[in-house]
Amino acid sequence: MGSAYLDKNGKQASGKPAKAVPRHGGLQKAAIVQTLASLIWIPQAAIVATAVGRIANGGGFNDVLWLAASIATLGIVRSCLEAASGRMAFWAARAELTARRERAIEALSRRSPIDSARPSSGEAASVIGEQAEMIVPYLSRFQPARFKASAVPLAILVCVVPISWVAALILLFAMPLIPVFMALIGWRAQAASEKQLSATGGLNGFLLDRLRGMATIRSLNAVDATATRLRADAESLKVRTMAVLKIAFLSSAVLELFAALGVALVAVYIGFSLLGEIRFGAWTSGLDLTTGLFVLLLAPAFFEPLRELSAVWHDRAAGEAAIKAIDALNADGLMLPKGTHQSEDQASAPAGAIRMQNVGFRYSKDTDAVIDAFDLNIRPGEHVALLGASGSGKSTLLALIAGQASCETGTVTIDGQPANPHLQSKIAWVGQKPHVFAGTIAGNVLLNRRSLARLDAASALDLAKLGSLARNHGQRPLGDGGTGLSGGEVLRLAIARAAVNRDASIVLADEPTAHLDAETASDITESLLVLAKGRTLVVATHDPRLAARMDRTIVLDPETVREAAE
Ligand SMILES: Nc1ncnc2c1ncn2[C@@H]1O[C@H](COP(=O)(O)OP(=O)(O)OP(=O)(O)O)[C@@H](O)[C@H]1O
Repeated sequence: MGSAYLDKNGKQASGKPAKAVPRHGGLQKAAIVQTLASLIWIPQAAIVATAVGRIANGGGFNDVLWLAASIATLGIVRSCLEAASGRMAFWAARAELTARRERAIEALSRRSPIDSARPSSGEAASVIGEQAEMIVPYLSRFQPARFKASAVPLAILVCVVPISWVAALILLFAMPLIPVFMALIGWRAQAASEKQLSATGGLNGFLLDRLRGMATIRSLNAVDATATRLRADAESLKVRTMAVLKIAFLSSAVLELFAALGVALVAVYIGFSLLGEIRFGAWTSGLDLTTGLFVLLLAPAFFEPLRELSAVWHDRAAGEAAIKAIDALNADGLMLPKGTHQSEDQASAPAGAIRMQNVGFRYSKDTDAVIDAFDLNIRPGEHVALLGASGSGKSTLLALIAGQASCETGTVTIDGQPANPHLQSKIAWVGQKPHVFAGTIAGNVLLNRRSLARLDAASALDLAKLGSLARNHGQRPLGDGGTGLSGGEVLRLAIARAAVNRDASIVLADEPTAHLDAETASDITESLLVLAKGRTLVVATHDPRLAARMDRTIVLDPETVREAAE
């Protein structure tokens, strides 16, 4: 079995670069349609200029009627294309967002639950649920706007050059200034957005973590310190958000200034040309009203795509930072072992056999091996205690048997099949710190597993000697984190959760009697033995009385572990 780790810098060990900007077919089509819609203004402007020219030359209503009709028709076509392209871009962007969310969730679900380098739940939830939404305006507005900004001004320039080289030159000089300033501002904007997103994620992670640990914070009188830190984090988020907004306003102001200057210069040139004050710049003898008006109408349209780009400029910074943040969740770490469901021939193998051969495991490349060259053979139905000093690797061994992580060397097999998360139905787990969700006791046993009925919960609760308490409690909900249950009752709940899985042939229990008084510990031991009747039981414990009730005890000690296991 192989295992995967983060490299030294916490980057993906596989070295795959994160794909920053997606190439989505729908987005490209939307960008092309939006560009076509904008280009329709060129014939519209030509027709408007022709109509005005004719009226100025004494033309009547009939002379411009069909021109007006064509302007209106082109306007309708343009609106339809704009609406269609907006919809296309939006749905393509949402599809891309969904794909990225799925990839991130899939990658997170492949991370081992015992991987301490996993992103904090609050941060991952904030990135996937909230920050990732920034990808939609970025892809649906910024990407098409960028394509339009690179195509439409060039097309307009091509139309203006044959009429007036001076007007074309003014536009040509004004244009590059805008992207240059935008790029300069953009660098700062992206850095500011990344800082703002990381502050949001950090604050969410901190909040979730501290809400979970509220009881501890109160009991250690650390409420004020936590509130101070929360206030400082919120203040820093405010400062960073204001920095992003400042840059967004600055970029719009810069663009408006250059666009206004460009249009004003063209207008001044055309005005003086029509007055006869300027006699250069046009290829022919001079500009007339029709050609002059045509160029004048095109000048604002030349800057329009750039102005649109500016309006969505901060979407780019926020969108790219969000893409980076969501792609960072795809990083490799300590991964769950790959594996398949139980195969046909393995189904006939004896149920509950565990075999570990030459197993080696470490939590990360940079740490020492927690388990080294470890061998263990547990027969179906055997009850085994893992005894050993704190930190000797008992919980780690249970996690490897449960398929929660891959071992570095050697193999772990369950009924002849490599241990992996797909074999979970075979394994009932009684954890050291069972999480109790807000809800009823029965709901906490069933955990919305559709295959289980309320009757299953009732009999599992009876087996765990929690039946009468559950009946008295009725539909009254337990508090988040198990408020309303004693430590011993929480463990009984964990036993009931394990008992409800009738297919389990293996029960793994991690220190089920820790921190309990002798009487409760003895009760829990009895319930555990009832649960494990006819099943393989592996229990990690420091409790010699619990160990004495097992068929075999394995002492995890670096010197003796191999002999003990044999
Ligand atoms: N998620 C983790 N990430 C990194 N190191 C870990 C992780 N969990 C445990 N360790 C380290 O691995 C070693 C073995 O830990 P483990 O929890 O398996 O020991 P244990 O025998 O079950 O201890 P205890 O009896 O105190 O529960 C310890 O040195 C511990 O610090």
